[in-house]
Amino acid sequence: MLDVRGLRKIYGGHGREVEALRDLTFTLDPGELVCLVGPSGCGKTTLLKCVAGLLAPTSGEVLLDGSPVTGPRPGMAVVFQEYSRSLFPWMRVRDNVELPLRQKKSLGRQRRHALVEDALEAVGLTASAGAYPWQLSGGMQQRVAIARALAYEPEVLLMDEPFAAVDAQTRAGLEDLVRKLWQERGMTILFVTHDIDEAVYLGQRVLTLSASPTVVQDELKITLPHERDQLESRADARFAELRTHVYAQIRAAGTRPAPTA
Ligand SMILES: Nc1ncnc2c1ncn2[C@@H]1O[C@H](COP(=O)(O)OP(=O)(O)OP(=O)(O)O)[C@@H](O)[C@H]1O
Repeated sequence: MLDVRGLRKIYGGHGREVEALRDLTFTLDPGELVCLVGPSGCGKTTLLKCVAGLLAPTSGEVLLDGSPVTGPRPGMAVVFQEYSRSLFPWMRVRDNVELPLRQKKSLGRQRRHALVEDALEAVGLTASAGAYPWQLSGGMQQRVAIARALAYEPEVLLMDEPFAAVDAQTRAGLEDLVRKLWQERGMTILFVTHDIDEAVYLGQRVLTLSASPTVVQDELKITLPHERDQLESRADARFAELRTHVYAQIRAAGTRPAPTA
């Protein structure tokens, strides 16, 4: 479904070069939920922007269903970390969710409205459709951003540390919401986080990135039962083993020799 091959990104300009991504190769099968975890500044956002077609890589390529991604694609939607900057404050919730659907010229007004209602219901925000984003809590605003991505009916959903700015309890609820929507809708999800526990709890697989300049340091299959529960799964002895493994990988990655490029 998603094929990332030899992705490299060097930022240039102003007499300063930063090699954010060195050489990233991985694939996602259709319907997989894969988490990508890595230390702060290792290039997670850069990677997601390249995958989404929002940023051109220096070399390497991203393939969606076998064809190269060279710009934003209708099959993909992104949920960013900063919900307060991704929603338009002057638009009501339902209009925020509907906005990207207006790009899909083939959709009639009625179908657009049905998709919006359906997405808001899926995230439990039907009652807030007429509110403005600034009238909602942070967790609710992030649910609006998720609803907007869902309404777009993506095959691939890219999520960039979407819950980093909400409290722990809200975060747990949103994590369960992502798993529920993933199971119901069969989307392929690439979920980026710097939180090891979140990656292990959510994913079927966890890819660990090294410190910058970044390579894929490790790939781990999450062997927890398919049905996850915030209390039970996290108390499972396997959960502790898996998180320890990822933590050790991140620590090992951080001590790699400095790059020469
Ligand atoms: N537009 C840019 N121009 C120059 N350098 C950039 C640019 N964007 C990011 N970088 C650099 O690329 C590297 C990776 O940044 P990126 O934001 O992708 O990391 P991240 O893993 O998402 O970070 P965090 O976890 O802190 O959000 C950093 O060294 C950063 O300074």
